[in-house]
Amino acid sequence: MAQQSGDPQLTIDPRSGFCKTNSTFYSKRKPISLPTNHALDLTTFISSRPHHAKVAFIDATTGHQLTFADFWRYVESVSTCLSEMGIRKGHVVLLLSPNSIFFPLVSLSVISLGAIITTTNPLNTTQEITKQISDSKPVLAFTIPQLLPKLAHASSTGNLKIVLLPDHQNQNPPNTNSTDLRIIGTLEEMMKREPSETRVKDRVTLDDTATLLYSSGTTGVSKGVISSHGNFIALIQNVSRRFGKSEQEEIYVATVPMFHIYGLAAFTMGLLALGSTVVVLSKFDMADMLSAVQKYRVTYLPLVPPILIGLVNKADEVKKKYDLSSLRTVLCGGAPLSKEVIEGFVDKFPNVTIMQGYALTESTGAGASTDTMEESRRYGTAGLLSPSTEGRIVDPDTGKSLLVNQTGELWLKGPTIMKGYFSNEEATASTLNSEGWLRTGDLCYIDDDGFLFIVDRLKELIKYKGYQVAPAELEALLLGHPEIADAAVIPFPDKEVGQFPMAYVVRKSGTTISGTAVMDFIAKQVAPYKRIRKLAFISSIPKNPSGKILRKDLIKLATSKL
Ligand SMILES: CC(C)(COP(=O)(O)OP(=O)(O)OC[C@H]1O[C@@H](n2cnc3c(N)ncnc32)[C@H](O)[C@@H]1OP(=O)(O)O)[C@@H](O)C(=O)NCCC(=O)NCCSC(=O)/C=C/c1ccc(O)cc1
Repeated sequence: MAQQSGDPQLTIDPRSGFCKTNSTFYSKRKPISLPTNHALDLTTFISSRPHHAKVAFIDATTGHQLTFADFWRYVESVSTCLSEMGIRKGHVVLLLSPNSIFFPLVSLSVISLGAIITTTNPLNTTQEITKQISDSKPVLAFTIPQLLPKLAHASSTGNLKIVLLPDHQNQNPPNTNSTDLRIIGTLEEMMKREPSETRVKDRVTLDDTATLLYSSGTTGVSKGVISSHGNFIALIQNVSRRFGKSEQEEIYVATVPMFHIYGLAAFTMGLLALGSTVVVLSKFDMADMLSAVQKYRVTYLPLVPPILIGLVNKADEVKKKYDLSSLRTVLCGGAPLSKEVIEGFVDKFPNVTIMQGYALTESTGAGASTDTMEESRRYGTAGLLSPSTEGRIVDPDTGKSLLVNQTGELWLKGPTIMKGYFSNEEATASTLNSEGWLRTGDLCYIDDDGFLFIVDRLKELIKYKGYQVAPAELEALLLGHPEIADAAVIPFPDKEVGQFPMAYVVRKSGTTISGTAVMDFIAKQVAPYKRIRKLAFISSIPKNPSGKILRKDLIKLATSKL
């Protein structure tokens, strides 16, 4: 292994990557190179990557294709229009859309101007979207006609301007009173605009913000993660190394959402830089995904555990019905994968290599990965630290850095680590220290060979189908019910979905509200994936002397009968 600490005085154990002097684990992967020119934006970086590929995106439903040449011409046209609309460096633009071939186009056009993209899940309720809008303060939103009602409030009362995206899937938009909405154009019109070389171009540097993706981090409610142009360029270098090994051109299916870091980094940036073709599905549907693999001779499937579990469970039926012979690799990220599922997949699909990734929004999609079948067979591992990434294992009680094979909180440092949380100095200070170390909230160890193992979660987070659910958000909503005195929300384990939210509720004395009524009360206010799916009444919520909920005690109580 190369000496990667940058300090020749430091001796790194080549097997584990661990340096005793500073208790730091150094990545065993070859370091990535980063641009020396500070005045570089992410869009220019991606568009200047050399490759000879032709088709960048295919809409799996309509067959509509965008070549690389079309794509970059449209980016120029849309950027010209945005510039004429007054969009400048530092402005925030909201993108509320399911996956589409236009998602990368909007993202990279906005980012090229030094403006900032914020995304949100189309399943979010109007209330949740309005909250994100009041935090991130976008000056413009892109959305499909079907989702207009979710922006009606922000547009009519907050003057949010809207550009409509084409929605070839749904030809019947909902009946929204469009006079209340400030719709200022359509993407299709913008794509026809002649690009102008003389448009206003602010100087964009690697340190400027590119995206504000929302994550609950280690505690509390959703916060805007500030990722810079430099963070994403480092990630693309990482992706290029990892995915660019193949001699053959790869064809990917995009079914995981582009509004999260996983899909955004892969489908709107990394694979575009590599010259791969991405077949886009607007939402996940097993049959549509498998038909797309067969029809477009897809070679590579980036997935999350629930989809992989579905594939393993229905393997015999699936293999009979679809020709999946083109498929060579499956990547699984977003949540842990059990040994049982990996073994099941290897058994049912012996010709497909399975790779895993571990990352956070706060680390702009880097962290650890397995890059070969051999590495993936080290069951339970999340892989080796990403290139140019350093790790520390820290005792959460004493703050002391630990050694090889010792379990503590994983801290990460490197070129993909976020700049902080938007307008939230307190959350930033408790997550990022002054030396640039990010507290992941994951309890881990790194073994003698440098492989990372995630043992548990210190952070207050529920992962439902790879989506984050913040207990604090659901607890605040529960406490808003007039008949609830106190509440705590915990993750409840489930084989298919990973975990789902379970609530412990203390009724106010003299009240009789039912569990179903409480669950309905929450369901009306949140996206379906955040719904409370199990509930128990309790006389009091266990707390420590400073009032912090003792979640581990509640998890023990809830799972003791399993
Ligand atoms: C494809 C999934 C796994 C399943 O889809 P689904 O089953 O159709 O359900 P949905 O999640 O779309 O919808 C949730 C619920 O809403 C329901 N729903 C739907 N639309 C409606 C409706 N219009 N009305 C009412 N109900 C509805 C839907 O039926 C469903 O209900 P339920 O069956 O009760 O859960 C979907 O959940 C999904 O895409 N999850 C992935 C999330 C994800 O990308 N996470 C990554 C986060 S970032 C990260 O961790 C980084 C990872 C990473 C890893 C590796 C790397 O190298 C780098 C990075």
